[in-house]
Amino acid sequence: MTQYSGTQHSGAIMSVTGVTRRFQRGAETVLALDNVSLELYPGELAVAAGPSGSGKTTLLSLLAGTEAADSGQVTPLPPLPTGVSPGELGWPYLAFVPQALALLDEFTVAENVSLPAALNPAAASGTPSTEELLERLEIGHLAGRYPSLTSGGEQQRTAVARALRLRPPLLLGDEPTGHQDRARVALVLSVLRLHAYHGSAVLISSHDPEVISAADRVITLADGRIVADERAGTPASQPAPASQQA
Ligand SMILES: Nc1ncnc2c1ncn2[C@@H]1O[C@H](COP(=O)(O)OP(=O)(O)OP(=O)(O)O)[C@@H](O)[C@H]1O
Repeated sequence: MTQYSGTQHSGAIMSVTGVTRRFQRGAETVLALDNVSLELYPGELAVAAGPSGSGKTTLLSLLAGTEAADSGQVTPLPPLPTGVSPGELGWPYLAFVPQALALLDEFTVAENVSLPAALNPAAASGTPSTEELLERLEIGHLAGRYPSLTSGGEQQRTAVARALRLRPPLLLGDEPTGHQDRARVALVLSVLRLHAYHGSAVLISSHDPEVISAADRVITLADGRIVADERAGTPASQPAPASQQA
């Protein structure tokens, strides 16, 4: 990998500038993110790595707009709508797989995956069908089941399928392979890689060496700071080997 000076490149889809996020724990102030800057690019499968507590979830939550920064900016750039905050973008533009998954238990697996399309019918044309995504993620047989009656790994793949439903230009995932067995880690990675290959920016967090080694770019955090931002030699625009594609 080579050192990646991401902030120098044009064509970014999301820009993070000098972002700091503190949490108060009693008398103690925890600096979860400390003056972090980076840019995300279409066509790139990036992984946020780093030890537990290094700030990965906080970074993803700020990018997804589910948390606000104390200072600094998170700025959507074209083809995302501009002049809005990340939290206003919605499924057609930004899909997030949070660690808690946020599946709706009163809806079936298929209904959960269809939700972004049901809420944004105009954005659904030309996007993969719910059935196709369920098959690709090997949960087609669970379409009519409620998420609470499926395994943790199956629920996680449901949340990944939901995130892909409108083929968003930006997909974020907080350890989206964390509940998968080895074969399904490779499956989820191949699906995310294909999504990046089609031109989207993908950023996921992971501790898993297999996930980290499959990334186009590895952003390593420690104590709320980016300590390395490296790109693999292989351009993100090259497709994954056919054997890895779903
Ligand atoms: N709501 C909160 N209140 C207090 N401290 C928090 C809160 N959320 C995160 N932190 C602290 O901020 C720091 C960064 O946490 P974060 O969850 O972003 O790390 P992480 O790298 O995602 O960890 P993990 O790999 O264990 O999920 C940690 O010290 C954590 O304890």
